[in-house]
Amino acid sequence: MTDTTHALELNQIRKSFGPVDVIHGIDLAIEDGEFVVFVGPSGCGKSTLLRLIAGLDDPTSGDIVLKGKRVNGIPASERGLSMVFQSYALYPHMSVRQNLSFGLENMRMPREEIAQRVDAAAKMLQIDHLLSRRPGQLSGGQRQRVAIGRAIVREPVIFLFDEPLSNLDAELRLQMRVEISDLHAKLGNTMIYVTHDQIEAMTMADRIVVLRGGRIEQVGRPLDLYNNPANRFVAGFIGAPQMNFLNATLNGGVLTLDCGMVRDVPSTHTGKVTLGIRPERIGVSLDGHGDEVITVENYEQLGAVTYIYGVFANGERLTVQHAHQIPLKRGQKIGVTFPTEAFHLFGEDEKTLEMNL
Ligand SMILES: Nc1ncnc2c1ncn2[C@@H]1O[C@H](COP(=O)(O)OP(=O)(O)OP(=O)(O)O)[C@@H](O)[C@H]1O
Repeated sequence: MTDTTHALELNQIRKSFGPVDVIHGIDLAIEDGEFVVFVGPSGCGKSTLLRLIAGLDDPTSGDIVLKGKRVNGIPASERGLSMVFQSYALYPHMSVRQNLSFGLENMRMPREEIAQRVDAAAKMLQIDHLLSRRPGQLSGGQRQRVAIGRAIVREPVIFLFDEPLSNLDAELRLQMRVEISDLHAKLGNTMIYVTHDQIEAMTMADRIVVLRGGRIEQVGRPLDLYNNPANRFVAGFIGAPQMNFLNATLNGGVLTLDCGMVRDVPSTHTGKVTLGIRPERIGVSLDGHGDEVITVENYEQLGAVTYIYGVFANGERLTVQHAHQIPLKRGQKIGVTFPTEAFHLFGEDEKTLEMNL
């Protein structure tokens, strides 16, 4: 029986375009009021999945269930969802007010209610002073606010966002990220947000769905994915700079890295493995002491943090994130320390190997 407490359920969703299978059987339940982010590399099927939920496209098989009701075949306009696109999709010849009102007028809503909803949304998004302008007279961030306003006035049960911030510059993206999070806190609606930007995923999501090649790799809260990635793909995708991956062999609880370091680890696994360690977990010693030595190839001093790009004697590379300003020179040899409790181990199948740390 269907559990009606879910805002949305995807049951064994598959999608093919002609002979090409794009979505390979996705199961997912989203709860009322959740902010869920679909993240993954280009072409992994994020937008396709969102379009299936919106009703802009039909799944090849599987069920889409909204609030306990199967909605396959029900047109987008009758699903009670609002979608915000990367391209804004505003009408250039209409004023902001008309852009916000248009959809509601088509629903034959009374004028007073339309004006009320438009004014409330404009105020919430701080575009109330722009209502008589046309989209061409707005900045990118203001246009995106109008696009979001158009979604708000419909009072949807679920908001769908398809990479809404990718056309904005870095500073504005950060500001809008915070605004969308605030909006979610204020409205409390279920929101599904597609992005390829793992920072947006980490900062906005209650739960992140990591997709690759039309399959779900892992679903979880941002820090759970960060701290306990299920496999090497998720470990590499979540976190910037990326987790370091080093080749190693594990035998009888002894981990021997190709770069030379040997360490006891609490694992009974045997065979070739990959050691994962996040850049910020690696210690640095300028006098060359530590578990191993790297040669500094490059570095970036950002003030609050220093990134060091080094190479081991065997040619494997290492990125270190250091929380202090330190004097560095290219070609310099520095010591690096790897705390065992920061280790992630991945087997040849790329799955995380459990350790009793
Ligand atoms: N109408 C279509 N016909 C054929 N193939 C399609 C169609 N729409 C999408 N695809 C293919 O499906 C795959 C998933 O596309 P989708 O747009 O969902 O990816 P995405 O994860 O959103 O990528 P991006 O981050 O680049 O937008 C891609 O390989 C794409 O080429």
